[in-house]
Amino acid sequence: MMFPYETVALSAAIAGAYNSPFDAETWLSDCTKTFIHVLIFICLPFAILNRLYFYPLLISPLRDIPSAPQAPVHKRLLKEVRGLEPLQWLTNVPNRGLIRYFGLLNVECLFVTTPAAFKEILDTKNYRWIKPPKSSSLFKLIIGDGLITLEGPHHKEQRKLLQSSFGFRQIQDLYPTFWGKAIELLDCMTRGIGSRGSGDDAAVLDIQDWMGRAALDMIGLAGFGFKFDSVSNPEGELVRQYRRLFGIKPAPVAQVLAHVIPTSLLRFLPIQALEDVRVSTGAIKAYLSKAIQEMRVTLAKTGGGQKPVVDRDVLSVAMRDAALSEQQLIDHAMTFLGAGQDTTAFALTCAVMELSQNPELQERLRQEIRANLPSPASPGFCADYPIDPARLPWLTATVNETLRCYPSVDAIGRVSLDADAFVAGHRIPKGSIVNIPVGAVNRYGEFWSGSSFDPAKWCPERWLDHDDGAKLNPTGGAVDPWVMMTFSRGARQCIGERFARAEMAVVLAALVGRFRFELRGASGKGKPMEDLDIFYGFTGCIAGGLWTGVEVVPGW
Ligand code: HEM
Repeated sequence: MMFPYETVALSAAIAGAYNSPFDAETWLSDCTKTFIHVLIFICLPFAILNRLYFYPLLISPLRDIPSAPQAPVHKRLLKEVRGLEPLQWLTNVPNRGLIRYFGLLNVECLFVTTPAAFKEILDTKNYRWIKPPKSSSLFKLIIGDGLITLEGPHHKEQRKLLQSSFGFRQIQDLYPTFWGKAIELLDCMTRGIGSRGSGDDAAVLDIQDWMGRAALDMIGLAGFGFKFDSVSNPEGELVRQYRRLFGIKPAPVAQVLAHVIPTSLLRFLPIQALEDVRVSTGAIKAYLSKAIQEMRVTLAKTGGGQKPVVDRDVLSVAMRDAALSEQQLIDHAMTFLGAGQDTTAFALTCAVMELSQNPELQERLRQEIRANLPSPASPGFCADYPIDPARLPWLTATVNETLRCYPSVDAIGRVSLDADAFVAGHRIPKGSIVNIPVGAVNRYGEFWSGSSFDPAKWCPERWLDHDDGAKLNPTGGAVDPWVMMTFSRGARQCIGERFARAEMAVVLAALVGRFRFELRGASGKGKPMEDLDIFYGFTGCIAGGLWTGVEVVPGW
C-alpha cells in the first residue's frame, strides 16, 4: 500500500491553518508546529506531483489500458467527466472493454464499455462491487441508510422487504394519486397562463420548475403518503426546506473539499452549505417522523392485514407486510425523496424540451392522447385510469426515448472489494473506480444498430414498428437489453422504475393533451438552443430552467 502522502499533508495543512489564528494561546507545541510545517512542505508538493504525474505515468497498474484523449491536466483538474463527453471516447478510442481516464483532481478512473462487463459488475459479482465510498458517505449525510447507500446483506434484506411495494399491481394502485396531482398541475398552470393568447402572445413558463414541484408532490404522496403541496403552494415551509436541501449546488471549491476531506470531519466544518444541510435534513426528518407515527396509528386501526382504500403509498404497503423500525422508515422515505424527485422531474423536463422543438410529433401525440383518454376535466373522468402502453404507443415511445437520450443519472460508479477483481480480462486494483457511462452507452451507435434511426438523436419512432405507430417495438434497436442503462440493471436496478414510468406517462399525457409547447431558446431569453446547458450534479438539470411558450389547446 502506498504511503498516504495526500491525507497526511492535507491533515497537516488543516491543522496548520487552524493553529495560526490562535498563536497567542498556542494549542500545539512549537515542536509539533515544526513537524506540521515539515509535513506540509515535503509531503504536499510530493503528493501533488505524485497525483498528477508520477503515479499515472510511471506506477499505475492500469497504465496499459487505452486512455481517453483528455485536455492537459491544468485545464481539467477541477472538472468531473460528465454527460456525453465519453461518447466520443467510446466511438474513437479502440479498446477491449475498458478506457482509462482522469476525473476530478486527476483521480484515475475507468470507463467500462461492453455489456458483458456491465453484467459482470452489476449482476454476476454484484455484492463484490460497492458504490464509491466517498459519494456514498456524502449521500448518507443527507438521506441516511436507505437502499441507495446500504451494501451487502443489509441491502439485500431491505431490498427484499421493499421490492413487492413497487410491483406491477401496487403501481397500478397509484394511478389515482398520479392523476389527481396531474389534474391539479393542469389547473394551476392554466391559472398561471391566465388570459394570455397564442404564438408570440403565449405565456412563457419555466417547465423545469413546474416538473420539479409536480414530482415532489407525487413522490411525497405516492411514496410515503406525505403532502408537500408544492404545485399549489411553492412557498410552503416544508417545500422551502426541501429545496434548500436538495437544491444545493456546491461551488467547485466545495466539491473539491468534499472530495478530499473525510466525510466524518466534513460535518463539523463551519460551512454555510453544510449548516443548511443539517437544518433542512433535521426539519424534514422531524415532519417525516410525525407522519410515520400517524401512518402506524392508521394502520393499527385498519387491522394491518387488510388493504385500506387510502394509504396505497409505497411505504404504507411495505409497513403492512414488514416490520420496519421508525428509523428505517425515515431513511427509506428520505431515499425515495433523494432518488425519485429530481430524476423524474429531469426526465419530464427533457420530454417537454424535445416535444416543444418537434411541433409535428407533439401534435401527433396530442391526437393519440385525446383519442384514447377522456379529458381529466370531463365529469366522467375516472382517476383509476391506468395508462395502457399498447393503446398509447406514441406516448410510451416518447417516454422510452426521453429516458434513453436523457438519463437522469449519467454514470453508475463502483469500486471492487476484492484485491483480485477482473473486468474485461484486466485485473483491477482494490479501490479503483470503474464507471458505466450511461449517457454514452445509451447513444452509442454500435449498441443501437438494430434500428435505422440515428442513435445520437432523440427519435421516438425507433420504439415503433410501423410509421403509423400501430405497434410498440420492445427494444428500440438495442442489440442487448444491457445497453439501455438509464435505470441500471441487476440486483441494484432502480426499484422505482415502474413508479417513474407511470408518473411520467400520466404527467405527459395530461400536459400534451391540454397544452401546446413552443421552445423560446435557451433559458427563455431567445439564446440559441446550442447554449442550452444541461449539467450533472446528483442528477441532470438545465441551467436557468426550461422556458417554453405554453398555450391551452381547446377541446380536451
Ligand atoms: C426517471 C427517473 C429515475 C431514474 C432515471 C432513476 C435511475 C436510477 C439508477 C441509475 C439507479 C442505480 C444507481 C446505482 O446503482 O448506482 C437507481 C437506484 C434507485 N432508485 Fe431510481 N431512478 C428514477 C426514479 C426513481 C424513483 C421514482 C424512485 C422511488 C420511488 C427511485 C428509487 C431508487 C432507489 C431506492 C434506488 C436504489 C436501489 C438499490 O440500490 O437497490 N428511483 N435509480
